[in-house]
Amino acid sequence: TVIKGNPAAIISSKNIAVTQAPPLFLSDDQVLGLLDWETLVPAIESVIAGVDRGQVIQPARLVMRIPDKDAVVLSMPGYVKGTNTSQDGSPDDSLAVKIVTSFTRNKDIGLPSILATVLLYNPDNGKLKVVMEGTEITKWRTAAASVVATKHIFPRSKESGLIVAIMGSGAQASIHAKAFDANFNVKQINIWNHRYPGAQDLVNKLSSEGLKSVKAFEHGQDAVKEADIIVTATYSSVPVVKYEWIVKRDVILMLLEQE
Ligand SMILES: NC(=O)C1=CN([C@@H]2O[C@H](COP(=O)(O)OP(=O)(O)OC[C@H]3O[C@@H](n4cnc5c(N)ncnc54)[C@H](O)[C@@H]3O)[C@@H](O)[C@H]2O)C=CC1
Ligand SMILES: O=C([O-])C1=[NH+]CCC1
Repeated sequence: TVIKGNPAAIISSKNIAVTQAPPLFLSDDQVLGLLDWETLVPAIESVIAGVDRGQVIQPARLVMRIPDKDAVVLSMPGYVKGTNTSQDGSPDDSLAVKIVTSFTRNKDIGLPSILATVLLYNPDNGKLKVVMEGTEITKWRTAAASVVATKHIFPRSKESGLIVAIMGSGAQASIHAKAFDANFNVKQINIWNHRYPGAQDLVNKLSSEGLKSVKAFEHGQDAVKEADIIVTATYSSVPVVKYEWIVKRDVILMLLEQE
């Protein structure tokens, strides 16, 4: 019943009957059902602190390029030594490999550019426990890391009335808007995209999902002018923000990488 009924219990279970069972498969929708900012942000915060404490093994990711397809495949193994003790008394370690594919032409066929799969193993014996689609968790994790960075290194993060500028209108632009709206006291979210209709579409989508004061900008300079927090989330190979556009002198700038 545990296997059928409660994915979260399987993910954390050390119970031998559960871990000897065939791996569980979780779709993106099922993973999405397990995600919320209240759980994810402290989890990411704790793993980042774990890196500092030497509790994380995270080798450089393997990058495989497929130039003919403008594609990249990233392989990312990771091990986190747990700080808590699980119900059966053993430390709550995690062992996983994430594989990300980045196919930038996917937008032409209505698929996300970044797709991911997460393989979760029993950390004591290497037995595969869970295969999960990792596209949603990758999106959320990336935005959660931006939230944690902002919380810890941006002195004004607790202020009210923050203005967030987001450059780009794809998957990361969208999830960053939601993450900052949910985790900070945000007055306005400015969206710029190199194709203006993209910015307008994202504003419409976010507004229909209940975000207030989201505005599309045709010119990047206008979007960042008053911003306290700036996120770049594009595939541009040239900078989309110029230093001289930034008016406030204490802003935080998050650059999502271009592989
Ligand atoms: N989706 C994810 O989970 C993650 C994405 N990233 C990185 O975030 C960045 C954005 O990724 P997604 O939002 O997933 O992609 P996406 O395909 O959903 O959105 C890409 C955005 O970049 C814009 N863009 C494309 N070419 C451009 C150009 N030449 N100049 C200016 N803008 C351009 C598009 O209009 C779109 O707004 C990428 O660098 C990606 O590697 C990083 C970590 C996780
Ligand atoms: O860290 C990550 O998961 C990714 N980095 C670039 C695309 C996905």
